[in-house]
Amino acid sequence: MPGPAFTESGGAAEPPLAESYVDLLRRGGIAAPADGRAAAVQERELPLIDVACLMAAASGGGESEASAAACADAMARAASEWGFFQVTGHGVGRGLLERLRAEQARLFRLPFETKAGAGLLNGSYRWGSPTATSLRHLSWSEAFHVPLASISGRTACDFGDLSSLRGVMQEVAEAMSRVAKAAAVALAGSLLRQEQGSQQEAAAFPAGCDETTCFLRLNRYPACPFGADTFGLVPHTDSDFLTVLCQDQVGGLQLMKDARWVAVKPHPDALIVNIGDLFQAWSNNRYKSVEHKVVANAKAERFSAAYFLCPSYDAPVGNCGEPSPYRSFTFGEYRRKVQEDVKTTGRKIGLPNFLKQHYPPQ
Ligand SMILES: O=C(O)CCC(=O)C(=O)O
Ligand SMILES: [Fe+2]
Repeated sequence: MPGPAFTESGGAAEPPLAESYVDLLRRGGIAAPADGRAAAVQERELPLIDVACLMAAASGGGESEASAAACADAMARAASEWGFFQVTGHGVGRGLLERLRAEQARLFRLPFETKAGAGLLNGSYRWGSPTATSLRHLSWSEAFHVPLASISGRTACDFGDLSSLRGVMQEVAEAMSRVAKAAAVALAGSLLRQEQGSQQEAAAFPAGCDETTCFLRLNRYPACPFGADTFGLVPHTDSDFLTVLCQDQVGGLQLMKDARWVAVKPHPDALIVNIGDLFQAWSNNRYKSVEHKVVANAKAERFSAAYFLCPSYDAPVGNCGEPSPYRSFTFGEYRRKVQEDVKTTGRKIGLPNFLKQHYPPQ
């Protein structure tokens, strides 16, 4: 039997974000989220690190240990000071990322009903913010959040007419996974070198990351005709170990640095790496899982793709050495708690829930 035909014709592609906006505006009564409206946001370049030597070492190349350690230490500095950095020499081909961009654009041009209702990519589609009760919670975007197991392997979903998308997603996931793992191993190694008496090995770190736990997320941020304060993606931290992000040149990503929002200047050849909550916990807060958001753009649509490196659901996340401020917990437990908090309080609490000395957040 032929696979499902996900055709581009017939039906509008845009999700009803404007309806959501107007509805929330009516309910909330104010025009814009009160988030940094007055503060001018500075645009900055993230620390830029050439990871070619690490990528060569990860594939058995003969780079010197000293240059790999220097690169790891530069990442470690950026991970503590920024929680974010950019990498070049990552080995994810420009041609591959251009193909991803083209396939991503084609995917999001499918009729809204097809994206939302046909079980496309395992029903992993999200648009807007289903739980939003005010404009501050609305994300002016749509996304597919796809478990790697749905892209390839025995439990893969039926891509129907989208087989070229599947091929590209598979290649991108493999290439980004190499970058994510090399960065995680290097960052762990850098900390363990400083830990007195640690017997832990960084080489197989973090344990249990595979296609059953990791995700590839394809994001699209349509141009937004409303206020410049509209979020493309609401402020959040990532609930994973580490994220590798590829964005186009439109810009809009902002992160918290020294209690201010900083706009990230896009770099044509770099991927962005950011620390997730679990790595912050593992590193005893030395590496920072920093709050970030996307601001909507009035004129241009924007695309990005993120690879989420996540460990086994059942094994303890662990730490680089005692004393740790966190009690022992698994990724499965963490995810369940995040989902529960979002459902009951409307927002993620995250790591503070797992502090040994638990202070309820304000
Ligand atoms: O699109 C971006 O630049 C950021 C995406 C992001 O933060 C996420 O998907 O978690
Ligand atoms: Fe994120």
